[in-house]
Parts: sequence; structure tokens; C-alpha cells
Amino acid sequence: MASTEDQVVATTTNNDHLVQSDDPEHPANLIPELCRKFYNWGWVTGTGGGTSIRHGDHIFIAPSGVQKELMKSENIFVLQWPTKKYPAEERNYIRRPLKLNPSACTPLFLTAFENGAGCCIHTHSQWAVLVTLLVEREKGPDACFEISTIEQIKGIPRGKGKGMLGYYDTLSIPIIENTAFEEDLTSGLEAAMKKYPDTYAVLVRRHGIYVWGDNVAKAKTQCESLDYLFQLAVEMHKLGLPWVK
Ligand SMILES: CSCCC(=O)C(=O)COP(=O)(O)O
Ligand SMILES: [Zn+2]
Repeated sequence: MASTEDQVVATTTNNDHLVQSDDPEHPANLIPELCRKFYNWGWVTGTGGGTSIRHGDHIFIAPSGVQKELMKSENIFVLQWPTKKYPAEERNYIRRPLKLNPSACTPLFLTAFENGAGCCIHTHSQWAVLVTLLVEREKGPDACFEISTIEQIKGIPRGKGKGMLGYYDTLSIPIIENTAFEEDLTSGLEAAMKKYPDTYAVLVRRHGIYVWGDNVAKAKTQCESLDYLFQLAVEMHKLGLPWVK
């Protein structure tokens, strides 16, 4: 539930103050800034993908179907945290920009926040999509991308409070099947997180990846490390080199 103060302000001002800040680290400034970077890295082109940040008891969410690299702080939706998984139906937004809808990824971002994340990134990176195709023969609940003995694996946590993976560890990222609508991926994401409680990412076959972290810096670092590893795996495959020893 929104606090009484926020609800009162919402009826009169749409809580614009929640997305107005001179601080570049404020989520309403950071989400557009990150999306500009992600666009240049091929992660959020053609309106696909996005990112969401939890800041105290507020969740900041980008609008749906917009060019994510052109987004402005005034376009950002705000939810009170904790909230229900399908807030669009619950009129639970304490800031809702006119003529825009919240990202279809919202229930997936909320799943990551329920798991303790401070930031969740969704990319449509072609490297992520390609690795899901390379392991397409493995369908069902055990589908997984695995890679070992590559230095960049050290950029991924072993699990919450367990430190980072080591050079000789095997990194496993579960793969779920895509659905016709983004929000329908939520149950698959929940199931993968239950089966792999230490994971910080879930690949979506023929679609992309969801990566989360305790905070923005960790989510971004992990997403970059994974994208590096996916690109490397694809290039190794092209050279006929196995990426798991
Ligand atoms: C061409 S993008 C299709 C929708 C999608 O997969 C996505 O990640 C973007 O969803 P949003 O509602 O945030 O635009
Ligand atoms: Zn998507």
C-alpha cells in the first residue's frame, strides 16, 4: 500500500517529485542514462528490453513500447514497495505518466525484487539469444547454459553471501521457454529461481535475458560479464572450440 502521504499527494500532483532530482544517481535519472548505454551495446534496441530499480520503498519502472534510449525521467512510473505482482490491474502506481503504460516486464522485475534484488536488467542481446539457440536441443526444466575455465566467470556471484565464482567453477544459467506475451514469462522465471536459488540471471529462449543484482552496479557488472561470456561462447562455437571442459 502507498503511504498516506504519497496517496494524498498522488490525488493532487501525480507525485512528480518522485522523479525530479538533480542527483544523477537517482533512479529516475539513472534508468534513462543506463538505457542509453544499453541501446549502444545492442541490449535494448527497437524498444525491447529495459531496466527497473528499487530505491527504498519505491520501484522505478520504464514505460512500455517506447524507444528506451530516448526515455526521460518524467516518463518513469513509480510503485510503492512491496506491491502486488500485477500492479497495472491494481491501480497501485503512485506515479503514472499520462498516455503511457508501464513496461510489460514489470511482473518479472517484481519477481527479482521479491528475491532481494535492487536492480533488474532485461536485454534482447543477440549473444544471449544465440546461446539459447545453441543449447536448444536441451528443452524443459533442466535447460541450462554452462561455461567453465574462463576468467570472466569471476564476475558472477556464487550465490547470495557466498562470494564470487572461481576460475575452475562452472557457471550455470537456466533457460526458460519464451511465451507470446512478456508478462506470461513470470511463472517460468519464478520456477527457474526456485530450481536455481543461487542464480542471478535467467535466459529466455529466442528472446533475451533477465539479470538482477543487489544494486545497480552489481546488476550492470553481472549483465556485462554474462554478455561477454555469451559472445565468447558463440565465437568459440564458430571456431569449433568447446566452451565447457
Ligand atoms: C520489440 S520488444 C517486445 C516486448 C519485449 O520483449 C520487451 O522486452 C519490451 O517490453 P516493454 O513493455 O518494456 O516495451
Ligand atoms: Zn523482452
